[in-house]
Amino acid sequence: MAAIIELQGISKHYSRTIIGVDNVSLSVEDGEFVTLLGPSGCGKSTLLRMIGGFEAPTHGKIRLAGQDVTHVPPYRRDVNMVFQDYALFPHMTVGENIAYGLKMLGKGRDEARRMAAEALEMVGLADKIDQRPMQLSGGQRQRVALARAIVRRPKVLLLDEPLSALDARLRDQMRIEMKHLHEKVGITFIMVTHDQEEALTMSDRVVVMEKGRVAQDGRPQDLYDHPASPYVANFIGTTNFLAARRSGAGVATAAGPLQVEEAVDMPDGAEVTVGFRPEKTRILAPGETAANALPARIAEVIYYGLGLRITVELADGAQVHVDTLLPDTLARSDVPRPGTPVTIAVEPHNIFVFPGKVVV
Ligand SMILES: Nc1ncnc2c1ncn2[C@@H]1O[C@H](COP(=O)(O)OP(=O)(O)OP(=O)(O)O)[C@@H](O)[C@H]1O
Repeated sequence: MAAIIELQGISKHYSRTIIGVDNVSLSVEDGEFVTLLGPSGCGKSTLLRMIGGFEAPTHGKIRLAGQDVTHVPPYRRDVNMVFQDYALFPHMTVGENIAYGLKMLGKGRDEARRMAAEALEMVGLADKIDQRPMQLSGGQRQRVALARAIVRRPKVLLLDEPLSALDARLRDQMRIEMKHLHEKVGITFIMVTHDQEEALTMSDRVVVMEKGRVAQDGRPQDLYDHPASPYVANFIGTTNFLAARRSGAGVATAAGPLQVEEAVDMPDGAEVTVGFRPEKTRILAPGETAANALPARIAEVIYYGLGLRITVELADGAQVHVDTLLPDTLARSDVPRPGTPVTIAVEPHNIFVFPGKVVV
């Protein structure tokens, strides 16, 4: 596949001290769904706006389908953007909203209406063509905004937090719909979000950003299973961290030694931080033995419907979360009580090892 977008060393310096985006290089394949993910202020929106041409980079080059568009204005780029608030015209019908840009392109009235109808069909709103935005629900307005954005079949669609205005249930539904829409239209999607679940469920590839830079770039499962840094491990999913030292083939924590599978390229005694997921951590049944068993004590049990989040305290006082699905056979009396001594265990292949001591 060919790269549709190539960013080469893109930076945006707002002032000498405010750096929005810091030397980002990124290539997006034609037809890919890529998400820029990170906390507020990490530079994801600035990067998206530069791809769209709404902001000019201070350094670097942007290529679109092989052409240098770094200094080309938005309306002359084959790119369209969906904004958070949809920006629909209230006095126009849904069909007119979608056809608006087409008339500016010199399309005749009938052709514009036909194209608008086709785009509405794509988002499942064919019957709403003559209604006004006010008569639609939030989710339907979102779909109209999407239809308007794809009607011209741009090469790339940019989506800035497209689901943030919707309530939780609708957001879940729209995630799937947008993924299907992407598959149907075959346009490259680049989305910005701070919601890791949204990023993981919708995208082919996720670019995790940290302070204007790319922290890691990969397929959702690779990021989840092999986070490159504690920052990524903590931003994508949750991670328990323990301070440790490299020791033989494994590591030594204050609560006991752990075997690891990941190659640890550090000298014996070097400071490291180990990370492991709450859902990959188990509380052993009485009498059960396992690799990497550490004695602990139940500190807190939180019920969240689907399962339990159990916080345990290790011998040195470090806290570790254990997520467990609630088997329907579990009697109330089996739910562990705070203070109960237990043994937790994590399999060696589920332990990440990061160099140095990490404060998260
Ligand atoms: N027009 C501007 N002038 C000055 N600084 C700006 C401007 N726009 C963004 N910044 C700064 O650049 C950095 C990146 O901002 P950006 O909006 O890209 O982050 P973001 O990750 O999209 O955050 P959010 O999710 O809150 O929008 C921030 O430190 C921000 O304060």
